Amino acid sequence: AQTPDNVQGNNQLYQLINTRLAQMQAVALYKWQHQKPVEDIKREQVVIEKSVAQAMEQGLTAEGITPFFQIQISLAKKIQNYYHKRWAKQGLPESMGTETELLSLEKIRAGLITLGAGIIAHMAVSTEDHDFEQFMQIVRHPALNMKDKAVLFQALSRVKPVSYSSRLDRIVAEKILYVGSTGDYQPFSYYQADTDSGEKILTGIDIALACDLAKTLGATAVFIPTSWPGLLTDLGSGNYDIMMSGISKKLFRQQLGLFSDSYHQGGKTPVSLCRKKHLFDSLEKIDRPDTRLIVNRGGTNQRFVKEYIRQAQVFVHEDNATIFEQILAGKADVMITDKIEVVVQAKKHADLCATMPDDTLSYSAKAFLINRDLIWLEYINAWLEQVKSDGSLKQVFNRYL
Ligand SMILES: O=C(O)C(=O)C[C@]1(C(=O)O)C=C[C@@H](O)C=C1
Repeated sequence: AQTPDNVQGNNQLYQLINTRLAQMQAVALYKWQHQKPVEDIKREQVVIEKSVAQAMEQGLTAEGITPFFQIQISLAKKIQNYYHKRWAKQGLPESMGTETELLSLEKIRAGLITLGAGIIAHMAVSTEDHDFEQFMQIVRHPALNMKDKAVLFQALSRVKPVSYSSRLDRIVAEKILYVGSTGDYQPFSYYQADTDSGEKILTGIDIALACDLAKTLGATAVFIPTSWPGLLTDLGSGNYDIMMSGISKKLFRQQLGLFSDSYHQGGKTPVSLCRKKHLFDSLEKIDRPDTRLIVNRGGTNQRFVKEYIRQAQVFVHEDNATIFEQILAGKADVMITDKIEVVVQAKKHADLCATMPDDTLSYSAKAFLINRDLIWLEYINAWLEQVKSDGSLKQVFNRYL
């Protein structure tokens, strides 16, 4: 529909197109005075290249903009030839011939590029609803007939905004991969003080993998915080291309998002002070009324506890990053978490031990979580297959374990 804004926007756009065509008299005059040919193929390439670059910046497709500028240039040549023919027959009109100070071609050309940028910027805001009548009325030149203008109008109607059929295209085009990570889960995603500056830096297996994935896309990984309770809501916001944080591949998550193939298999296992480990070396022993079991909120650890723990006292700890300190300080007895985290923590703290080092109480696989975008998923899986087969996945795990 033609809203007043729309009519106004189109009006300005058609005026700019008309102005560009009107400039061709000045170009023709310069070339006439300097005995230069109308056509300059090299210059046309420059004009097209600049237009395509500007169009991309404005979110328009090169496929739309290129034919439009090609036709615009061919009409520009038609207009220049029209003047040259006239001047050849009748001589230059006196007003023109006496004009001593000619604009340099360079200046005129710079003006044309500016006009082109204006045309493209206006196209970007009014890509739909072009008005043929309005266009025909505004774009006028004695050298152009109806058909010339109709062809230009048709090309204008075909200038379209870029639409991505997959997030993959957007990532490649923008060169940014937005990665969601919790930053509270060793060895996958956690903060570590930099040895030089002391600044807390996000690190871990998933962080390294995210950087590798981004690199294959020619992109930079930009990390946006997320949280275990907020994981699915954050995913739903559309602001994240991928969640990478040692996420367990669970059906309740897959009901909303989409998981990649898994990159790690493990399961839940208990951890306690080493000197108490004999007290907690089975689920039966753990699930007793005098056991103080600690769990972080919102993740699969809490789900496991809700499902299997009936009698033990459960302490929900809000800060996943300080949860092991609670056990070390004697404020809690035991935690049930992913085996890989237990391995890391037991290595880090001599007083912490896996109470069932050879067992897992559940099976879970780690995978990356995305929105429902199968093309993007295929890319991630193809990349995963590559890092699995070339050994680089294993290297990353070894670096953080
Ligand atoms: O810059 C010029 O020499 C022009 O004539 C303008 C223009 C154009 O429309 O951009 C038209 C024809 C030439 O072949 C190259 C460029």
